[in-house]
Amino acid sequence: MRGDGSILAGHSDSGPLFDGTAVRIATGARIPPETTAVIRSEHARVDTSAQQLHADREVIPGQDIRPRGQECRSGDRLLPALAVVTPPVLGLAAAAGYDELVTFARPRVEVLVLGDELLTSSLPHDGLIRDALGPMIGPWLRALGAEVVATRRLGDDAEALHRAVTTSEADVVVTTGGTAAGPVDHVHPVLRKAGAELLVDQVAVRPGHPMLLARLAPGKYLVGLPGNPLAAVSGLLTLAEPLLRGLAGRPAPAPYSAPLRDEVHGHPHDTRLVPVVHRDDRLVPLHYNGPAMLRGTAAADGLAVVPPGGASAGDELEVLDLPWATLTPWIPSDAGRCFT
Ligand SMILES: Nc1nc2c(c(=O)[nH]1)N[C@H]1C(S)=C(S)[C@@H](COP(=O)(O)OP(=O)(O)OC[C@H]3O[C@@H](n4cnc5c(N)ncnc54)[C@H](O)[C@@H]3O)O[C@H]1N2
Ligand code: MOO
Repeated sequence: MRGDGSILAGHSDSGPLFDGTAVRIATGARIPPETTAVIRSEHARVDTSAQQLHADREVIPGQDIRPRGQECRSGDRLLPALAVVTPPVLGLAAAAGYDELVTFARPRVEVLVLGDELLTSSLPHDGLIRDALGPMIGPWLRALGAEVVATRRLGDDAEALHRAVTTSEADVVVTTGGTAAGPVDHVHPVLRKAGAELLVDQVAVRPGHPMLLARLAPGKYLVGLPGNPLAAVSGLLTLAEPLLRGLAGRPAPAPYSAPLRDEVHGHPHDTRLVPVVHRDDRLVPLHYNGPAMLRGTAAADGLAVVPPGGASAGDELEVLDLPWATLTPWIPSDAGRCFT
């Protein structure tokens, strides 16, 4: 209580309020015992000479008093186990008096970008191209809940790759490129030499069919993303995402489908992943969806799962959301023609 008799938030208990009396009180302060109601200062007049308080409107018992235990009671379960610790979860935990939370650590990931042809600045020239994956994979993995410890460019150096793979302290090593069987595709030979166990070696998905998953040691994994940029995205969504989710103890999201607005051609025997945007509850397939292209994906909010043989307008297709799906700007029907 202050010298003028006001009760402030965070100050010790005041005595009880007797019948017919009032006291000034700040928002958040504890209500004195026996209080009937709180009248907001702007809804009352104080007559100082007569030492009287006049309410300007009806006073309802209990008004503006926040009773104890409104939001939760001792022993209530506030969230299910395995909930993701989002900013409001941290706030809720603090409000409920927790000093520590038991969590799964974010998996630590190291990214190794392979390829002698890659430039890190300015325009492509003379058979050299810009590294599109180095700037993309780390932030993408972070959006999937990983802690990215480093992104390193190793060129096409088999020894450097072997050293990096066998000495990495990360839980997951993600490589880009070098998954096929070309003269400088070193991922398979290095995994053999390192004694790794191949868990997934090629998938029936385009783009991305040479993607791979290997166990380097107990609890340590390597995801080999193909070098073609959209093939790498395909591997991120279908191998890296479930692996990171499993390591972080997160449950799988429920699969969902939506109807396709336009026909999409398919691969004769493999599943295709095609960038799409949601528009008017339909999936609009985006152009520029070739294995080496990112233009469609950069405008997409998900990749649609197109079965072998293709899909017609109206078919329901499963969608793999991109982690920032809700942030992708909605493209009105008369705009975005360069993508659709
Ligand atoms: N004989 C075969 N050759 C290829 C096959 C096949 O089945 N048999 N599959 C093709 C497919 S599909 C893909 S995908 C690629 C995957 O090969 P790699 O993972 O070994 O990738 P690279 O050869 O290193 O690169 C492929 C392509 O992507 C470009 N690239 C690589 N890294 C980057 C990067 N960081 N940023 C931008 N572009 C990148 C690279 O220059 C190549 O053009 O294999 C096919 N070949
Ligand atoms: O499947 Mo490759 O993975 O077409 O780009």
